[in-house]
Amino acid sequence: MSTTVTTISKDVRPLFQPFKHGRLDLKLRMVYAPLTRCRAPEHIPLDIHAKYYAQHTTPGGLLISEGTVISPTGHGYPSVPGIYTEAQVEGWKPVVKAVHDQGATFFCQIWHVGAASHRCYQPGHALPVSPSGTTAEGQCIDLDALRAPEPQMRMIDYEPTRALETEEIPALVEDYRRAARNARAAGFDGVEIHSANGYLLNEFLTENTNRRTDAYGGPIENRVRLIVEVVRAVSEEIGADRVGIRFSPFGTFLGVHDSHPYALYTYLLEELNKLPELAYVHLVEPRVQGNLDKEGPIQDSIEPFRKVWKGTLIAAGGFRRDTATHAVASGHADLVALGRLFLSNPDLPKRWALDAPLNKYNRATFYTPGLEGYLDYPYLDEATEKELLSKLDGVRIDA
Ligand SMILES: Cc1cc2nc3c(=O)[nH]c(=O)nc-3n(C[C@H](O)[C@H](O)[C@H](O)COP(=O)(O)O)c2cc1C
Repeated sequence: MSTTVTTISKDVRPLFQPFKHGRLDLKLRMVYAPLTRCRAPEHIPLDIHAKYYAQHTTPGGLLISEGTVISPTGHGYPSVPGIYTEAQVEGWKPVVKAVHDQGATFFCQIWHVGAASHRCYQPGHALPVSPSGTTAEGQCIDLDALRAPEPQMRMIDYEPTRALETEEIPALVEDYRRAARNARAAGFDGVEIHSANGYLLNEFLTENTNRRTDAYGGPIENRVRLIVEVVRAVSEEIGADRVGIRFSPFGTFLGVHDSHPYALYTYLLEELNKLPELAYVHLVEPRVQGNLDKEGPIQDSIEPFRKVWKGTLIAAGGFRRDTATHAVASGHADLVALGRLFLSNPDLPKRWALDAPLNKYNRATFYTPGLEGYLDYPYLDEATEKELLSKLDGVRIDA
């Protein structure tokens, strides 16, 4: 069984055009999106992680790892891997090797959850940290209950957090730098700084979660300061062409909100344009903000940012076979990241190439321990593949 794509239907040709810019040298435009799967009970990747990422690798593709925590205070979900200890670096090595052995590029998404945490996840049961001590919207899993002698799965409200002191910021930047250094030591080709979806760096950007009165809060120029400092530090450490960053300009997940997203992200991207060129900027489309299942009218667009940002752009969120193809063909984005459909179809590029039917994803097993919904989504069966190939008015491409 292989995920190599050799023949493609003409209607998805743009998705299989090579992409070469900076260090990225890809054979297809479909990216494996960062997807938290909560299968690392000790925060260290296991054999199953190597199998999982290997399954989802298409030769010549780009994969972004699940959110990988940069420091002990960065946790807010059970069983999420980290990249701040030697054991974690060792744990990632065979996972990265499994992807590289198939000729793909692998970036590690580096993550601090900020206010999306609870004392039960924190060292010494201290309060979680955030820019202004705000409380994230929603609930998290009660880790103490889950780890009790008689484990229970229980949800608890997020709680007020502790505002980071100005003096603590340099150490936070160093945590990102160390995570990047560790990611390279584990073999990753680069890192994606997670500055999206309501977590710590996103909280610094948005006005309702950043009410600081120091140099890191207030006007836009101050709210972007930390992000630029992190980008600089990480770029210095591993090279800017190995650094990507993810934003969700219209995101409301966890209760973040900004009333001037166009002004905020235009300014931020212009600042990033001034630095040594990054590997990419990754933007989440407005249609998937907040609740992933909620569909509604969308007035906003990431289109204006395409014109501002001078480098490689990845777009993510709600893409289907036709819309992903159109996004690349029209120049809306250079690359398209796919989440849920790729999660449940490890050979999604081949399936789209052949216009094959897809497996449905099972939301119930997105974040549960165990192999169900993790390693058991089937590849396209050979008989169907042969049948589709015989009917296909396609083009052969270099394998
Ligand atoms: C199970 C699951 C886990 C996710 N984990 C992450 C994550 O760790 N980091 C991140 O930036 N986004 C994460 N996301 C968001 C996805 O990367 C993606 O933006 C989202 O699923 C929308 O794309 P899609 O419509 O192709 O699924 C997650 C989404 C899902 C469904």
